[in-house]
Parts: sequence; structure tokens; C-alpha cells
Amino acid sequence: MSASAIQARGVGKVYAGERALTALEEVSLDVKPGEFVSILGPSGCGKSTFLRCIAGLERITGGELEVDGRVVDGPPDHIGMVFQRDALLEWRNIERNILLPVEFARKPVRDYRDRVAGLLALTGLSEFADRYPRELSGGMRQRAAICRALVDDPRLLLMDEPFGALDALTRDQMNVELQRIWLETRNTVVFVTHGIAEAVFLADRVVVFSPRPGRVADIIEVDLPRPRRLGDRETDKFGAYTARIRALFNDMGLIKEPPATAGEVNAA
Ligand SMILES: Nc1ncnc2c1ncn2[C@@H]1O[C@H](COP(=O)(O)OP(=O)(O)OP(=O)(O)O)[C@@H](O)[C@H]1O
Repeated sequence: MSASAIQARGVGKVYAGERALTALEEVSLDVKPGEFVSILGPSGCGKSTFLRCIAGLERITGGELEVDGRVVDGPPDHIGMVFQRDALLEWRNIERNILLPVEFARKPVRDYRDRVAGLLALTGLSEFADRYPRELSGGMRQRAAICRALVDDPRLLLMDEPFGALDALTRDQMNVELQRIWLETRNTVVFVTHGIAEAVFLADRVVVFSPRPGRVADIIEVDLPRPRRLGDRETDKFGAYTARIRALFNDMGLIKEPPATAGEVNAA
């Protein structure tokens, strides 16, 4: 096995067209096998573009990009993807949705029945195998989408704002569940998010992108024991990580605080 699950060296991406648009510039990043990396950055900075390049859905226009030691020139084997919208097929029940990648790969579905049962149990969906997507809540649908991404045991799981459309409480719960799933499966995960706390809660390392064109502005190692609990977000140590990232966004001019009041100035 190669030493890196993902190796990006000076990756660039220019979308051609009437007005060419540089989405990524000189992005360099190594992701180790089994590592959980969050990518955080302002809207439009190229996070999804970078993920799609790793997934072989977009071609890079500069630099080098390898997954498992192989140059990406199409969707690599053994990857799973989860998007913001779950993209479940409404006319298939949950089990048959989860089996979709197996059918696409023309593998025998019967070999995967136990695997599906295991994933449904892992995500608390065992009773819903024969239900249809419309019968599930948003969080349950997203869990089903995660099962589908994991069904063929991908080495690499790419997640593009998977919980962005969920309400805050469900999102918290999904963070806890994703951590639990990852602690069991130990796939490599690249998780794109807008949420600073979510990025820190989940990741071994948070990669902060600059505004477009996306570059790596900083990489922050998150040295917090696992399993992490939602209450950990209230601790000073956790707060120090989020404050550091917020300061980075501040420096980039992305957070506009109200001006200090006269009282605050005098107190200082
Ligand atoms: N297929 C495309 N063709 C042309 N431009 C594109 C295409 N996809 C994305 N872009 C542009 O590339 C830039 C980066 O987009 P991308 O979706 O990667 O950003 P993002 O960081 O994921 O944004 P968000 O957080 O809002 O989802 C944007 O300016 C976008 O308009």
C-alpha cells in the first residue's frame, strides 16, 4: 500500500469557458490511510471542485493528484461518495438503494446481503430495509446514503457537505454517528463542510481553504481524544481550535465583527 491515500501536489483547476475561472491554485495535501480530514472554507472557494477531482469526476488542469499511489484519470476503485442531497432513488426501497453500487459494479447482490444488514444495524436502520426513502426523515435518509457509500467497503469516503441540509440537532447527532461509523470502519475520509465546529469535532486534521481560487491557507491538527462527545465542544481546548480557525477567516476578511463600542474601548 502506498504511504498516502491521497497525494496532491500543486493541484490547479481552471474551468474553461467564455470566461475561464480558476477554482483551485497550487493545492498540496497528503492524506494518510485511515485519516479523517475536514476541508473547510468559504462558499465558492473550490472545496467541492477539489473533492470531485479526487473522485475523478473533474480533471485537474495543473499539478499532480494521486489516490492510493495511482494518478487519477477517472473514478478510482474503492471510493464512496456522499453528497448534500442524499440522491436516493425514490422507487427503490432502502436496501435496494444501498445495493445500487454493487449492481453498478455488476457484482452478485446476494454476496452483499450480510454487509447491508450490518450497515443498517450500524446506522440504526435495520427496521427500515424495506421502506422507501419518502418514509424516512432527512437524517435517516442521509444515514442510508452513508450505508450506500460504504457498501462496497471503500478505502476512501468522500463527503461533500453531507449534513448541510439537516436541522442543527439532527446534524449534531449525525456527527456523533459518523464518528462512530468511522471508528469502526477506519476508512480514509475527506469531509467538506462550512461548519467550523463540525470540522473540528470530526477531523484528525482540518484543512482550511482560502477564498477562490482555493489554496491551502492552513492545516490544523486536532489533538482531541476519541470518541469525542458533543459536550467536548464546550471545552477550552475545543474552543481554542475553533477560535484559531475563526481568526484565520477574520484575517481573510471573511468575518465582519461589529465595531467596538466606546465602553469596550475604554475598558481596553
Ligand atoms: N462545472 C463548473 N463550471 C464552471 N465553473 C464551476 C463549475 N463548478 C464550479 N465552478 C466554479 O468554481 C468555483 C468553486 O466552486 P465549488 O463548488 O468547488 O466551491 P465550494 O467551495 O464547494 O462552494 P460551496 O461551499 O458554496 O458549495 C465557483 O466559483 C464555481 O462557480
